[in-house]
Amino acid sequence: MTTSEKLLTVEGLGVDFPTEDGVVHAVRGVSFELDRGEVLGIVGESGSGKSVSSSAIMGLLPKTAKVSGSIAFKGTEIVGLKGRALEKIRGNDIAMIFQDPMTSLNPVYTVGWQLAEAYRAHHAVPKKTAWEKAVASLEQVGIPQPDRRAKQYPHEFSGGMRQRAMIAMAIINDPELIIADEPTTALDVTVQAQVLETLLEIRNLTGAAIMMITHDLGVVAGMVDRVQVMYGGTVVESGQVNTVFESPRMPYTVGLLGSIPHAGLIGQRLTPIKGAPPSLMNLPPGCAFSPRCPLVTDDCTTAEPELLRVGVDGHSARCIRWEHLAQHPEPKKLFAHSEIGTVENPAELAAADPSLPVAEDLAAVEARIAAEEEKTP
Ligand SMILES: Nc1ncnc2c1ncn2[C@@H]1O[C@H](COP(=O)(O)OP(=O)(O)OP(=O)(O)O)[C@@H](O)[C@H]1O
Repeated sequence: MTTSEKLLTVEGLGVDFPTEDGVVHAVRGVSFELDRGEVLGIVGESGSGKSVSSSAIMGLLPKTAKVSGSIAFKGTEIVGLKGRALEKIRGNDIAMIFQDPMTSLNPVYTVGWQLAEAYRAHHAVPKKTAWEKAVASLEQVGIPQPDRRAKQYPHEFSGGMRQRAMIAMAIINDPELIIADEPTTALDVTVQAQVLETLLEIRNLTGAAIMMITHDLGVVAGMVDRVQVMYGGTVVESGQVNTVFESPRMPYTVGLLGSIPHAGLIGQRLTPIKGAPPSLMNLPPGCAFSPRCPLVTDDCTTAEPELLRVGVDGHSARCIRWEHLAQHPEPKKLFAHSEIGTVENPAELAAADPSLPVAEDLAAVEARIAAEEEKTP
Protein backbone atom coordinates (compact mmCIF):
# COMPACT_ATOMS: atom_id res chain seq x y z
CA MET A 1 0.00 0.00 0.00
CA THR A 2 1.35 3.43 -0.90
CA THR A 3 0.94 6.32 1.54
CA SER A 4 -0.96 8.31 -1.09
CA GLU A 5 -3.55 5.55 -1.41
CA LYS A 6 -6.96 6.54 -0.09
CA LEU A 7 -8.45 4.58 2.78
CA LEU A 8 -11.73 4.23 0.92
CA THR A 9 -12.53 4.89 -2.74
CA VAL A 10 -16.15 4.54 -3.84
CA GLU A 11 -16.72 4.81 -7.59
CA GLY A 12 -20.05 4.81 -9.39
CA LEU A 13 -21.76 2.85 -6.60
CA GLY A 14 -25.28 1.73 -7.47
CA VAL A 15 -27.68 -0.38 -5.40
CA ASP A 16 -30.98 -1.60 -6.86
CA PHE A 17 -33.64 -3.61 -5.05
CA PRO A 18 -35.96 -5.53 -7.37
CA THR A 19 -39.41 -5.63 -5.71
CA GLU A 20 -42.86 -6.82 -6.79
CA ASP A 21 -43.80 -3.24 -7.65
CA GLY A 22 -40.65 -2.48 -9.61
CA VAL A 23 -36.96 -1.76 -9.09
CA VAL A 24 -36.00 0.59 -6.24
CA HIS A 25 -32.91 2.57 -7.32
CA ALA A 26 -31.76 3.15 -3.74
CA VAL A 27 -28.23 4.34 -4.56
CA ARG A 28 -27.21 5.81 -7.93
CA GLY A 29 -23.79 6.81 -9.16
CA VAL A 30 -22.24 7.57 -5.77
CA SER A 31 -18.51 8.34 -5.87
CA PHE A 32 -16.32 9.65 -3.06
CA GLU A 33 -13.02 9.14 -1.28
CA LEU A 34 -12.07 9.06 2.35
CA ASP A 35 -8.64 9.73 3.84
CA ARG A 36 -7.22 8.19 6.98
CA GLY A 37 -8.42 10.04 10.10
CA GLU A 38 -11.00 12.04 8.15
CA VAL A 39 -14.53 12.57 9.49
CA LEU A 40 -17.15 12.60 6.73
CA GLY A 41 -20.78 13.52 7.42
CA ILE A 42 -23.56 12.13 5.23
CA VAL A 43 -26.82 14.05 5.41
CA GLY A 44 -30.13 14.02 3.58
CA GLU A 45 -33.82 13.38 4.10
CA SER A 46 -35.15 9.97 5.06
CA GLY A 47 -34.94 7.53 2.16
CA SER A 48 -32.13 9.37 0.33
CA GLY A 49 -29.85 6.33 0.34
CA LYS A 50 -27.54 7.11 3.26
CA SER A 51 -27.92 3.80 5.11
CA VAL A 52 -27.95 1.65 1.97
CA SER A 53 -24.63 3.19 0.83
CA SER A 54 -22.99 2.47 4.18
CA SER A 55 -24.44 -1.05 4.34
CA ALA A 56 -22.88 -1.67 0.91
CA ILE A 57 -19.48 -0.65 2.32
CA MET A 58 -19.98 -3.03 5.25
CA GLY A 59 -21.16 -5.82 2.92
CA LEU A 60 -24.38 -5.93 4.92
CA LEU A 61 -26.94 -5.63 2.11
CA PRO A 62 -29.67 -8.27 1.73
CA LYS A 63 -29.05 -10.91 -0.97
CA THR A 64 -31.74 -9.37 -3.21
CA ALA A 65 -29.65 -6.19 -3.63
CA LYS A 66 -27.99 -5.66 -7.00
CA VAL A 67 -24.75 -3.78 -6.44
CA SER A 68 -22.76 -2.11 -9.22
CA GLY A 69 -19.65 0.07 -9.25
CA SER A 70 -16.65 -0.25 -7.00
CA ILE A 71 -15.81 0.10 -3.30
CA ALA A 72 -12.09 -0.20 -2.66
CA PHE A 73 -10.83 -0.37 0.92
CA LYS A 74 -7.05 0.24 0.97
CA GLY A 75 -7.05 -0.90 -2.63
CA THR A 76 -9.03 -4.13 -2.02
CA GLU A 77 -12.33 -4.39 -3.87
CA ILE A 78 -15.22 -5.07 -1.45
CA VAL A 79 -18.07 -5.42 -3.96
CA GLY A 80 -18.60 -9.13 -4.52
CA LEU A 81 -16.39 -10.13 -1.58
CA LYS A 82 -17.92 -13.01 0.41
CA GLY A 83 -17.34 -15.35 3.33
CA ARG A 84 -14.09 -15.19 5.26
CA ALA A 85 -12.55 -12.50 3.05
CA LEU A 86 -15.46 -10.18 3.87
CA GLU A 87 -15.54 -11.19 7.56
CA LYS A 88 -11.86 -10.31 7.82
CA ILE A 89 -12.55 -6.72 6.75
CA ARG A 90 -15.88 -6.36 8.54
CA GLY A 91 -15.53 -5.86 12.29
CA ASN A 92 -11.76 -5.74 12.01
CA ASP A 93 -10.80 -3.03 9.50
CA ILE A 94 -14.28 -1.49 9.18
CA ALA A 95 -16.69 -1.34 12.12
CA MET A 96 -20.22 -0.04 12.36
CA ILE A 97 -22.11 1.74 15.14
CA PHE A 98 -25.90 1.61 14.87
CA GLN A 99 -28.60 3.87 16.32
CA ASP A 100 -29.92 1.11 18.56
CA PRO A 101 -27.16 -0.46 20.68
CA MET A 102 -29.25 -3.58 21.14
CA THR A 103 -28.62 -4.47 17.48
CA SER A 104 -24.98 -5.06 18.49
CA LEU A 105 -25.33 -6.07 22.15
CA ASN A 106 -26.85 -9.40 23.13
CA PRO A 107 -29.03 -9.08 26.27
CA VAL A 108 -28.13 -12.56 27.59
CA TYR A 109 -24.34 -12.10 27.85
CA THR A 110 -22.32 -9.68 29.96
CA VAL A 111 -20.92 -6.66 28.15
CA GLY A 112 -17.35 -7.76 28.91
CA TRP A 113 -17.91 -11.27 27.56
CA GLN A 114 -19.31 -9.89 24.29
CA LEU A 115 -16.42 -7.47 23.89
CA ALA A 116 -13.89 -10.22 24.62
CA GLU A 117 -15.54 -12.53 22.05
CA ALA A 118 -15.51 -9.75 19.44
CA TYR A 119 -11.77 -9.43 20.05
CA ARG A 120 -11.16 -13.19 19.97
CA ALA A 121 -13.01 -13.43 16.65
CA HIS A 122 -10.08 -11.60 15.06
CA HIS A 123 -7.18 -12.42 17.43
CA ALA A 124 -5.88 -15.81 18.58
CA VAL A 125 -5.38 -14.88 22.24
CA PRO A 126 -6.20 -16.52 25.60
CA LYS A 127 -9.57 -15.60 27.16
CA LYS A 128 -7.84 -13.66 29.95
CA THR A 129 -6.04 -11.39 27.45
CA ALA A 130 -9.31 -10.80 25.58
CA TRP A 131 -11.06 -9.93 28.86
CA GLU A 132 -8.33 -7.41 29.72
CA LYS A 133 -8.71 -5.89 26.25
CA ALA A 134 -12.50 -5.68 26.82
CA VAL A 135 -12.01 -3.78 30.09
CA ALA A 136 -9.43 -1.48 28.48
CA SER A 137 -11.77 -0.71 25.64
CA LEU A 138 -14.63 0.17 28.06
CA GLU A 139 -12.20 2.49 29.81
CA GLN A 140 -11.23 4.02 26.47
CA VAL A 141 -14.85 5.05 25.79
CA GLY A 142 -15.15 6.68 29.20
CA ILE A 143 -17.07 4.07 31.19
CA PRO A 144 -16.25 4.48 34.90
CA GLN A 145 -15.16 1.38 36.87
CA PRO A 146 -14.75 -0.61 33.67
CA ASP A 147 -13.67 -3.85 35.40
CA ARG A 148 -16.92 -3.89 37.42
CA ARG A 149 -19.07 -2.73 34.49
CA ALA A 150 -17.64 -5.42 32.20
CA LYS A 151 -19.34 -8.05 34.39
CA GLN A 152 -22.77 -6.44 33.95
CA TYR A 153 -25.48 -7.14 31.35
CA PRO A 154 -26.54 -4.51 28.76
CA HIS A 155 -29.83 -3.80 30.61
CA GLU A 156 -27.80 -2.67 33.64
CA PHE A 157 -26.31 0.14 31.54
CA SER A 158 -28.00 3.52 30.89
CA GLY A 159 -28.80 4.49 27.27
CA GLY A 160 -25.66 6.61 26.92
CA MET A 161 -23.49 3.90 28.48
CA ARG A 162 -24.92 1.25 26.15
CA GLN A 163 -24.03 3.49 23.24
CA ARG A 164 -20.50 3.79 24.63
CA ALA A 165 -20.36 0.01 25.05
CA MET A 166 -21.28 -0.31 21.39
CA ILE A 167 -18.50 2.12 20.47
CA ALA A 168 -16.17 -0.03 22.60
CA MET A 169 -17.33 -3.04 20.56
CA ALA A 170 -16.68 -1.15 17.32
CA ILE A 171 -13.16 -0.07 18.29
CA ILE A 172 -11.94 -3.21 20.06
CA ASN A 173 -10.21 -4.46 16.92
CA ASP A 174 -8.68 -1.05 16.11
CA PRO A 175 -10.65 -0.45 12.90
CA GLU A 176 -9.36 2.03 10.35
CA LEU A 177 -12.88 3.06 9.40
CA ILE A 178 -15.87 3.51 11.73
CA ILE A 179 -19.29 3.92 10.13
CA ALA A 180 -21.74 5.49 12.56
CA ASP A 181 -25.41 5.41 11.45
CA GLU A 182 -27.38 7.97 13.49
CA PRO A 183 -25.39 6.94 16.57
CA THR A 184 -26.83 9.50 18.97
CA THR A 185 -30.38 10.13 17.74
CA ALA A 186 -31.97 8.19 20.61
CA LEU A 187 -29.97 9.99 23.31
CA ASP A 188 -30.62 13.27 25.11
CA VAL A 189 -28.61 16.29 24.01
CA THR A 190 -25.97 16.26 26.76
CA VAL A 191 -25.28 12.55 26.40
CA GLN A 192 -25.20 12.98 22.60
CA ALA A 193 -22.46 15.58 22.93
CA GLN A 194 -20.44 13.32 25.25
CA VAL A 195 -20.74 10.32 22.92
CA LEU A 196 -19.67 12.41 19.90
CA GLU A 197 -16.77 13.81 21.91
CA THR A 198 -15.72 10.23 22.69
CA LEU A 199 -15.82 9.32 18.99
CA LEU A 200 -13.59 12.28 18.13
CA GLU A 201 -11.16 11.36 20.92
CA ILE A 202 -10.96 7.85 19.48
CA ARG A 203 -10.24 9.29 16.05
CA ASN A 204 -7.45 11.43 17.54
CA LEU A 205 -6.06 8.48 19.45
CA THR A 206 -6.26 5.79 16.78
CA GLY A 207 -6.34 7.77 13.51
CA ALA A 208 -9.51 5.93 12.43
CA ALA A 209 -11.64 7.63 9.78
CA ILE A 210 -15.32 8.14 10.64
CA MET A 211 -18.33 8.16 8.32
CA MET A 212 -21.14 9.81 10.25
CA ILE A 213 -24.67 9.38 8.91
CA THR A 214 -27.03 11.84 10.54
CA HIS A 215 -30.16 13.96 10.22
CA ASP A 216 -28.71 16.37 12.75
CA LEU A 217 -26.94 19.24 11.03
CA GLY A 218 -25.69 20.42 14.45
CA VAL A 219 -23.71 17.17 14.71
CA VAL A 220 -22.35 17.71 11.21
CA ALA A 221 -21.34 21.31 11.87
CA GLY A 222 -19.59 20.52 15.14
CA MET A 223 -17.88 17.29 14.27
CA VAL A 224 -17.14 16.50 10.64
CA ASP A 225 -14.40 17.73 8.29
CA ARG A 226 -16.32 17.15 5.10
CA VAL A 227 -20.01 16.79 4.35
CA GLN A 228 -21.83 14.94 1.62
CA VAL A 229 -25.48 15.78 0.95
CA MET A 230 -27.64 12.99 -0.53
CA TYR A 231 -30.92 13.31 -2.39
CA GLY A 232 -32.84 10.75 -4.42
CA GLY A 233 -30.15 8.08 -3.96
CA THR A 234 -27.20 10.15 -5.06
CA VAL A 235 -24.74 12.78 -3.83
CA VAL A 236 -25.95 16.26 -4.75
CA GLU A 237 -23.34 18.36 -2.96
CA SER A 238 -20.08 17.71 -1.16
CA GLY A 239 -17.23 19.72 0.26
CA GLN A 240 -15.56 21.04 3.40
CA VAL A 241 -18.28 21.44 6.01
CA ASN A 242 -17.83 25.20 6.55
CA THR A 243 -17.83 25.89 2.80
CA VAL A 244 -20.97 23.86 2.16
CA PHE A 245 -22.85 25.39 5.10
CA GLU A 246 -21.76 28.95 4.32
CA SER A 247 -21.94 28.79 0.52
CA PRO A 248 -24.25 25.97 -0.56
CA ARG A 249 -24.29 25.57 -4.34
CA MET A 250 -27.22 23.17 -4.68
CA PRO A 251 -30.71 24.53 -3.91
CA TYR A 252 -31.56 21.32 -2.02
CA THR A 253 -28.75 22.03 0.48
CA VAL A 254 -30.12 25.54 1.01
CA GLY A 255 -33.55 24.04 1.67
CA LEU A 256 -32.13 21.36 3.97
CA LEU A 257 -30.20 23.93 6.00
CA GLY A 258 -33.37 25.95 6.48
CA SER A 259 -35.69 23.05 7.22
CA ILE A 260 -33.90 21.06 9.90
CA PRO A 261 -33.20 22.47 13.35
CA HIS A 262 -29.50 23.08 13.97
CA ALA A 263 -27.36 25.41 16.04
CA GLY A 264 -26.90 28.00 13.26
CA LEU A 265 -30.65 28.52 13.02
CA ILE A 266 -31.30 29.64 16.58
CA GLY A 267 -33.89 32.42 16.52
CA GLN A 268 -34.76 31.82 12.87
CA ARG A 269 -37.93 30.36 11.44
CA LEU A 270 -37.76 26.87 9.96
CA THR A 271 -38.98 26.63 6.39
CA PRO A 272 -39.89 23.16 5.18
CA ILE A 273 -39.10 22.29 1.57
CA LYS A 274 -42.42 21.97 -0.24
CA GLY A 275 -43.28 18.65 -1.82
CA ALA A 276 -42.02 15.15 -1.12
CA PRO A 277 -38.76 13.36 -1.99
CA PRO A 278 -38.95 11.43 -5.28
CA SER A 279 -39.98 7.82 -5.52
CA LEU A 280 -36.80 5.83 -6.07
CA MET A 281 -38.80 3.48 -8.26
CA ASN A 282 -39.97 6.22 -10.54
CA LEU A 283 -37.49 9.07 -10.63
CA PRO A 284 -38.38 12.25 -12.48
CA PRO A 285 -36.46 12.89 -15.71
CA GLY A 286 -33.43 15.15 -15.23
CA CYS A 287 -32.49 16.42 -11.79
CA ALA A 288 -34.24 14.46 -9.03
CA PHE A 289 -34.82 17.69 -7.07
CA SER A 290 -36.30 19.62 -10.02
CA PRO A 291 -39.99 19.13 -9.02
CA ARG A 292 -39.27 20.91 -5.70
CA CYS A 293 -36.60 23.37 -6.80
CA PRO A 294 -37.28 27.12 -6.78
CA LEU A 295 -34.55 27.66 -9.41
CA VAL A 296 -35.74 25.02 -11.88
CA THR A 297 -35.57 25.69 -15.63
CA ASP A 298 -36.52 23.49 -18.60
CA ASP A 299 -32.90 22.30 -18.92
CA CYS A 300 -33.05 20.84 -15.40
CA THR A 301 -35.68 18.34 -16.45
CA THR A 302 -33.97 16.97 -19.55
CA ALA A 303 -30.85 15.28 -18.14
CA GLU A 304 -29.56 14.58 -14.64
CA PRO A 305 -26.65 16.99 -14.01
CA GLU A 306 -23.14 15.73 -13.31
CA LEU A 307 -21.52 16.48 -9.98
CA LEU A 308 -19.78 19.72 -11.04
CA ARG A 309 -16.79 21.36 -9.44
CA VAL A 310 -18.11 24.59 -7.93
CA GLY A 311 -15.32 25.76 -5.66
CA VAL A 312 -12.02 25.01 -3.98
CA ASP A 313 -11.10 21.96 -1.85
CA GLY A 314 -13.33 19.56 -3.76
CA HIS A 315 -16.54 21.57 -3.37
CA SER A 316 -18.93 20.09 -5.92
CA ALA A 317 -22.65 20.25 -6.63
CA ARG A 318 -25.03 18.42 -8.95
CA CYS A 319 -26.78 21.53 -10.24
CA ILE A 320 -26.64 23.38 -13.55
CA ARG A 321 -28.02 26.47 -11.77
CA TRP A 322 -25.30 26.68 -9.14
CA GLU A 323 -23.91 29.97 -10.42
CA HIS A 324 -27.35 31.54 -10.16
CA LEU A 325 -27.50 30.33 -6.59
CA ALA A 326 -23.97 31.62 -5.94
CA GLN A 327 -24.96 35.09 -7.08
CA HIS A 328 -28.37 35.12 -5.43
CA PRO A 329 -28.49 37.95 -2.85
CA GLU A 330 -30.61 36.00 -0.34
CA PRO A 331 -30.53 32.26 -1.05
CA LYS A 332 -32.33 31.49 2.22
CA LYS A 333 -35.41 33.29 0.87
CA LEU A 334 -35.66 30.82 -2.00
CA PHE A 335 -37.64 28.53 0.27
CA ALA A 336 -39.39 31.20 2.33
CA HIS A 337 -42.69 30.64 0.55
CA SER A 338 -44.73 32.55 3.09
CA GLU A 339 -42.72 35.73 2.53
CA ILE A 340 -43.17 35.73 -1.22
CA GLY A 341 -46.52 34.04 -1.43
CA THR A 342 -47.27 30.37 -1.85
CA VAL A 343 -45.34 28.95 -4.73
CA GLU A 344 -47.33 26.44 -6.72
CA ASN A 345 -45.04 26.46 -9.72
CA PRO A 346 -41.40 27.09 -8.77
CA ALA A 347 -40.49 27.68 -12.43
CA GLU A 348 -42.74 30.72 -12.49
CA LEU A 349 -41.09 32.07 -9.36
CA ALA A 350 -37.60 31.68 -10.84
CA ALA A 351 -38.70 33.37 -14.05
CA ALA A 352 -40.42 36.22 -12.20
CA ASP A 353 -37.65 36.87 -9.68
CA PRO A 354 -35.70 39.89 -11.00
CA SER A 355 -33.01 39.44 -8.34
CA LEU A 356 -31.69 36.36 -10.13
CA PRO A 357 -28.66 37.39 -12.17
CA VAL A 358 -27.72 35.91 -15.49
CA ALA A 359 -25.15 33.16 -15.05
CA GLU A 360 -21.52 33.87 -15.73
CA ASP A 361 -20.08 32.13 -18.72
CA LEU A 362 -19.17 28.60 -17.52
CA ALA A 363 -15.63 28.87 -18.90
CA ALA A 364 -15.16 32.11 -16.96
CA VAL A 365 -16.37 30.41 -13.79
CA GLU A 366 -13.97 27.48 -14.30
CA ALA A 367 -11.12 29.94 -14.82
CA ARG A 368 -12.06 31.84 -11.65
CA ILE A 369 -12.09 28.62 -9.60
CA ALA A 370 -8.75 27.52 -11.05
CA ALA A 371 -7.24 30.92 -10.15
CA GLU A 372 -8.63 30.69 -6.58
CA GLU A 373 -7.24 27.18 -6.26
CA GLU A 374 -3.82 28.35 -7.32
CA LYS A 375 -3.86 30.99 -4.60
CA THR A 376 -4.78 28.43 -1.90
CA PRO A 377 -1.64 27.03 -0.25
N1 LIG B 1 -34.24 -4.30 1.34
C1 LIG B 1 -34.81 -3.31 0.66
N2 LIG B 1 -35.70 -3.57 -0.31
C2 LIG B 1 -36.29 -2.57 -1.02
N3 LIG B 1 -36.03 -1.26 -0.82
C3 LIG B 1 -35.15 -0.94 0.13
C4 LIG B 1 -34.49 -1.94 0.93
N4 LIG B 1 -33.65 -1.30 1.81
C5 LIG B 1 -33.80 0.02 1.58
N5 LIG B 1 -34.68 0.24 0.58
C6 LIG B 1 -35.08 1.55 0.02
O1 LIG B 1 -33.92 2.26 -0.34
C7 LIG B 1 -34.11 3.66 -0.16
C8 LIG B 1 -32.94 4.26 0.58
O2 LIG B 1 -33.00 3.81 1.93
P1 LIG B 1 -31.97 4.25 3.05
O3 LIG B 1 -32.29 3.44 4.27
O4 LIG B 1 -30.58 4.20 2.54
O5 LIG B 1 -32.36 5.74 3.30
P2 LIG B 1 -31.77 6.73 4.40
O6 LIG B 1 -31.37 7.95 3.65
O7 LIG B 1 -30.74 6.05 5.20
O8 LIG B 1 -33.05 7.01 5.26
P3 LIG B 1 -33.21 7.08 6.85
O9 LIG B 1 -32.58 8.37 7.24
O10 LIG B 1 -34.69 7.05 7.05
O11 LIG B 1 -32.50 5.88 7.41
C9 LIG B 1 -35.47 3.82 0.54
O12 LIG B 1 -36.41 4.17 -0.43
C10 LIG B 1 -35.75 2.44 1.07
O13 LIG B 1 -37.12 2.19 1.12
